Amino acid sequence: HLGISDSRTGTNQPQHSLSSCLGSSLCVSRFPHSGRRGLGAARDLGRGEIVLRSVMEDEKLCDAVNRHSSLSPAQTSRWHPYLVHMPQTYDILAMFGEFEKRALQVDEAMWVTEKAMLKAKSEWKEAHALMEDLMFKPQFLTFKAWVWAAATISSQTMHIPWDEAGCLCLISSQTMHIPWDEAGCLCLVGDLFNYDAPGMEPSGIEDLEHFLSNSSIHDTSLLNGDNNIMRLTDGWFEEDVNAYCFYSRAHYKKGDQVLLCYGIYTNLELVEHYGFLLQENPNDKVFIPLEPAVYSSTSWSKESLYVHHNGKPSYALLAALRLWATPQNKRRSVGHLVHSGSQLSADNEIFIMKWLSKTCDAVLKNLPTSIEEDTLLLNAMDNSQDFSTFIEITKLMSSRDEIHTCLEAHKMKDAHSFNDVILCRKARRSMDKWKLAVQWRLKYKEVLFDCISY
Ligand SMILES: C[S@@+](CC[C@H](N)C(=O)[O-])C[C@H]1O[C@@H](n2cnc3c(N)ncnc32)[C@H](O)[C@@H]1O
Repeated sequence: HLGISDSRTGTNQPQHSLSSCLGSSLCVSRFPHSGRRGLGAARDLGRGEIVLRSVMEDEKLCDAVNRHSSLSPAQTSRWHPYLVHMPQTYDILAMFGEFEKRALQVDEAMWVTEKAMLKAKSEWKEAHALMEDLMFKPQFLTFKAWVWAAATISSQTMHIPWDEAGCLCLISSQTMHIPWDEAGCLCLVGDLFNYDAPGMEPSGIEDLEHFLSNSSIHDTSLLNGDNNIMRLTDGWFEEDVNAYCFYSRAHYKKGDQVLLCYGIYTNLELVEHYGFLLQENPNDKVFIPLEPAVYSSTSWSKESLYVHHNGKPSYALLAALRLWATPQNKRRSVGHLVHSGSQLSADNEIFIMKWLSKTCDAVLKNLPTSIEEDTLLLNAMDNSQDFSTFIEITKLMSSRDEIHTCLEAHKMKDAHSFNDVILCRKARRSMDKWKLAVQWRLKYKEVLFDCISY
């Protein structure tokens, strides 16, 4: 059982079955539209109920394994059965090729991808000598193996908020006795929870805007006005029971997928760290190009000047624009109004709304494809059984240049090559990342479109 239990009782050992640590509150199931493999409710669950406990040490297992030292690590490793069930591939940004990077179309997103790719390369090079010293087998020394391991850490490990200091600390995956480290902790069964964004009230989001624009994306706990901890995640390490505990974030009916909030992420950050995005992400943000004078006229941070997922300009963006549209000699006298979120005058408001609308429109017109074209392309991707059907469906579409580039980039000149099994798998993997890039850019465009409507 490796010390894992979804039982309601407080003990560390599962009560309900000798062969499984699940079945009392949770069960492994498939949810095709949100993460495929995930955890479902094995019974009706109430909000705030503990649903899983993962004890950090299992002395009994260690003692038992040590008594059979002649067995090989693959036979006895407590991790072996777990590791063989790890995802074999990930679609995180660092794994994007040049083609998928360009498919994102937006400079900011391409730049984030480039940075992720370069970071992975340089970290791999830095760790190479150590991996050789550890006598890794050649297949584990490759860049591909490194990126797989890095993606596993990025998307599967649990991060631990450190209550008292209000800052974040992380637990080591290697030993429970040394202080927290930033790799996070692989947590059996707990890492089967798929993600749900924190369901905060819109006003709550605005209150948090300023705080979050100045904090790291992994900050998952913060102090509210009464110095009580407000948690943005549903799982954390509890020292008194030496276990990572997961709590139900909502009321779930038997059979529903039980989701976990890993923190606050924009869609680009979700793709960067986890390789997926949400169709409805209340924390998504779109940054639009602003005149240098907008930044210099306010004290708001650059990161706080964005458009929300629903097309609404952020509190800080509205305030900054209102101030920027005010003659310089009048700015001082309206500062308090601007900071309290008030409109300054009808003229000022009309001016900034027109400016916003014009700017969003210009960004949309400058992108290589439109909302309609991206929608058609995604539909074709969803409705094609294989790549040759996809090429057939898209023959008359305006996206055919992009499709041609995709074929060239992956050295797959003609559709017949897709009959080859290996190429087929390669094409499918590339298609998954391409689809993610198109989904991301479409969401980005829809936010700008909604901003114009707003
Ligand atoms: C901690 S694992 C969750 C379990 C995972 N589904 C599995 O089978 O191993 C995180 C990964 O699950 C997928 N995932 C999680 N939440 C998702 C969601 N809401 N929609 C789509 N994929 C999701 C992503 O691939 C992510 O990297």
